[in-house]
Amino acid sequence: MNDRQADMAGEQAKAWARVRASLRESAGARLFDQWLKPIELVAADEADTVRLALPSAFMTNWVRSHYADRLALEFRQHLPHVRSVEVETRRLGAVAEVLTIESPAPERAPVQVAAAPDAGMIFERPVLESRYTFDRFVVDQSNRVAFNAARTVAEPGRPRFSPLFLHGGTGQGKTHLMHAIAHAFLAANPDANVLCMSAERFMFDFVAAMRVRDTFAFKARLRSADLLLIDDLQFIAGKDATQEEFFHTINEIVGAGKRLVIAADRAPQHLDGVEPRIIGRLGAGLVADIKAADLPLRRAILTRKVADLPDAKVPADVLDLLAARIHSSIRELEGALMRVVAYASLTGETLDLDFAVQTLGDSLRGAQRRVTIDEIQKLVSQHFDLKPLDLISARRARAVARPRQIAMYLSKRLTTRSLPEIGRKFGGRDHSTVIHAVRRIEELRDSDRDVDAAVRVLLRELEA
Ligand SMILES: Nc1ncnc2c1ncn2[C@@H]1O[C@H](COP(=O)(O)OP(=O)(O)OP(=O)(O)O)[C@@H](O)[C@H]1O
Repeated sequence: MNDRQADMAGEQAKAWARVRASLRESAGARLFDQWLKPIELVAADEADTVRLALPSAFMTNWVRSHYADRLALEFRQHLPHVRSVEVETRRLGAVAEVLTIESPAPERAPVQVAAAPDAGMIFERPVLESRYTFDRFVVDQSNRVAFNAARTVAEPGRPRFSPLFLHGGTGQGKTHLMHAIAHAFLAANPDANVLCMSAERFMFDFVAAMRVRDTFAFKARLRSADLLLIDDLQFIAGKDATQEEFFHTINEIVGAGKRLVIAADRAPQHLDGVEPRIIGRLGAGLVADIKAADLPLRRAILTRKVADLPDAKVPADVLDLLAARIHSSIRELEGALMRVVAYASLTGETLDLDFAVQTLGDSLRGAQRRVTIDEIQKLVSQHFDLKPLDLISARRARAVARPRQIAMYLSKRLTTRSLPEIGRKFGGRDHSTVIHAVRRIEELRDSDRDVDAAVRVLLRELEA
């Protein structure tokens, strides 16, 4: 260990001692002893990354889903330069699995992201989710075409079709399939240039490049992609210059025989506000939809997800119940499974039907209204007399920045979206921007009556 690494390790060890003390206080002795005490700090190679290790994959999963945000927030209070916290599973003294909290830089960056053209611009470090692979995707007739098409795109040789357009409702596996394509393509072509971005990110990078009158780097970056994946295309609607650029980009990528994959929440012909020539181009490749998962598929997905939790025992009738009652999205279904498993382990109670009904309460009755980030953005912009696009823009004026922070805070509080997902929905911002927003609004709710009042009103409306 050289001097710099020794300083860094000392700094992180000091911060970790404080973070542990604070967690012990806020989580209570029982929770702390069971889940947090076994966490060990591992020597990190980078000053902006903290690495923590746990003794089992199950504990890692639990800490990840319940304490990810908290750990990152806590560390940043002591070490503001920390950008990511990684949690690893340790087996037999070796790091057997690395689970990631807060989008850390991947080992070899699989996704190429050039620096934003303007240093003040949005910063994003997209990462491929390691769990989103083809072998973890459960297939049936409702998603088979999309699945097979995705596999075909990743195959070597000249693509059989391009673009591939995937569409389906929220939480039905579009992003999972896109990341699976990228994983498979990179496994076969380790030096390939894979670029994965949301349509909002495309829009803002392009607008930023135009602002400084230098779109050359932006264009070169996109056109150099061997595989270009663009998520949430519905958000490109509107912007003329951006659509023009988007049209040229897709033409050139497809014309050069490269792979293009696009996902949206609706079919190309229903993308309101998108130019007809783009819609025509998108429809010229393969369009595959992912239908809402039916009961047998929901049940099969649960079986698959349980297999990924090696220490968890979930009786079949509990899985039947979850599959029958939770149909809003696979994301919700997965969240409910994680919740019952974690609570049973925490309380030491037997995970049976009664326990599941008691634990999940409202979500099983379907009584809880699901709020989406789009609804939050709409309501917050109305409340502050802004346009919804202001919230995803790069504008930093207080009149826009504060409502944006409030909207991020509400998104974290009221939806099950992760920090990187929320960041993406706000113009492709980094997860750390979301953490900062959440922390800032929490502070302001204590010190600024106006902010607190606005948040209360918005919460009341959204939870109504
Ligand atoms: N067929 C499937 N097999 C296994 N897991 C699935 C399947 N479909 C969805 N999932 C899981 O559901 C969760 C949500 O999926 P994903 O994020 O890909 O949805 P999405 O369609 O991109 O949603 P959104 O449009 O809201 O972003 C993920 O954890 C994913 O692994």
